[in-house]
Amino acid sequence: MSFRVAEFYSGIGGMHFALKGAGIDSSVVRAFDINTVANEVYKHNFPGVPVMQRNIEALPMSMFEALRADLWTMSPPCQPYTRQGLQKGSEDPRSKSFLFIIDLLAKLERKPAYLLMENVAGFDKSDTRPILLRQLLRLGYRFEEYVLNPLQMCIPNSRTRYYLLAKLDRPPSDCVNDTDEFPPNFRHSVPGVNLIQPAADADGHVDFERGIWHHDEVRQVKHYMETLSNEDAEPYRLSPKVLEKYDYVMDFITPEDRRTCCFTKGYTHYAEGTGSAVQLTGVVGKDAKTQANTRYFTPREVANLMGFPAEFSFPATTSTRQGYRLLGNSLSVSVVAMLMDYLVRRM
Ligand SMILES: C[S@@+](CC[C@H](N)C(=O)[O-])C[C@H]1O[C@@H](n2cnc3c(N)ncnc32)[C@H](O)[C@@H]1O
Repeated sequence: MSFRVAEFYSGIGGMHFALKGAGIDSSVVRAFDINTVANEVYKHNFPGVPVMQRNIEALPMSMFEALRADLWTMSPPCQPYTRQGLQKGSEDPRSKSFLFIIDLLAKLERKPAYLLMENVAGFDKSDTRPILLRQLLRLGYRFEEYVLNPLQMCIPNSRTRYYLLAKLDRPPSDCVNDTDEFPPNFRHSVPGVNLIQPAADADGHVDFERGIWHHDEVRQVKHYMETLSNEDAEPYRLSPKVLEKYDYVMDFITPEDRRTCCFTKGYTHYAEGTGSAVQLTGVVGKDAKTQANTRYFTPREVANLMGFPAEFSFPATTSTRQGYRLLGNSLSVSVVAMLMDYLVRRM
């Protein structure tokens, strides 16, 4: 059976690449995003897919009905839920379109059989989560929630994210109350998939960000890197000023290391917490870093670490800065492909 897929908040098509990666016989019938630059990248990679550049909450009901999609993929804006942010959740105007989608699901005559949603890990504590889960139960969806990190698949990149998988295969429930709470119930492993976990701390708590990893199971970063000539590497080198000023807040790794920090949309623009830089030769340490041997990862390398396939590319009109921003907003294609396979074939 060929799946009809609607890709909401499509960005540069991380969900679409994951579908392909999972080998699911499918066609994306429509992609939705308001960002013009992202849409250009999407169309460049998937010229056959109609991309709708509109605010999702302004679209008429008839349009959603006409999709007749079996699977809806969604990675709504994460700013309302990020731990570093104000965490205004459903009060944040940027959560409006997702609340709109949650609401309209009930009105659809032909509901999607499958849903896959991705967000920052902070979503698990947001007030949007119970609204979503109550609606799913009312409509007859069975769901599973995951908090996963690509390191668990031995990919040397940290990106802890919340994932919701839902399947329409149970009777709708009319005994769900607006006040029903959902205690945390997240899984860190997927049935039938061999995922590694960081060692638990003394209290038995597993922490992906600070946890202890069995390092030799994770691949080395060098397998994800390009070989650049001196000239090609030049635009990516850290300036002496940045090296001097931000040395203590930046994360430096070597190609032999087995982790990189999560790449965010501010990578190369803000020093702290936006992603790792790589020191190519020599000893790691403050004085060992020189402009000649320290550089940022290229957008291609960031894409590799996030699981984008070799055929992914940016159009010539996308600047390097825009490329980093778009990748930082995107997702781990490797993790989502694994989840799609599970959702569609086994859940
Ligand atoms: C977290 S990113 C998703 C990125 C995507 N998964 C990818 O692989 O690139 C959220 C996306 O939602 C889009 N967006 C935010 N609010 C929207 C709205 N109301 N209507 C349509 N798109 C919206 C943003 O432009 C952004 O590209």
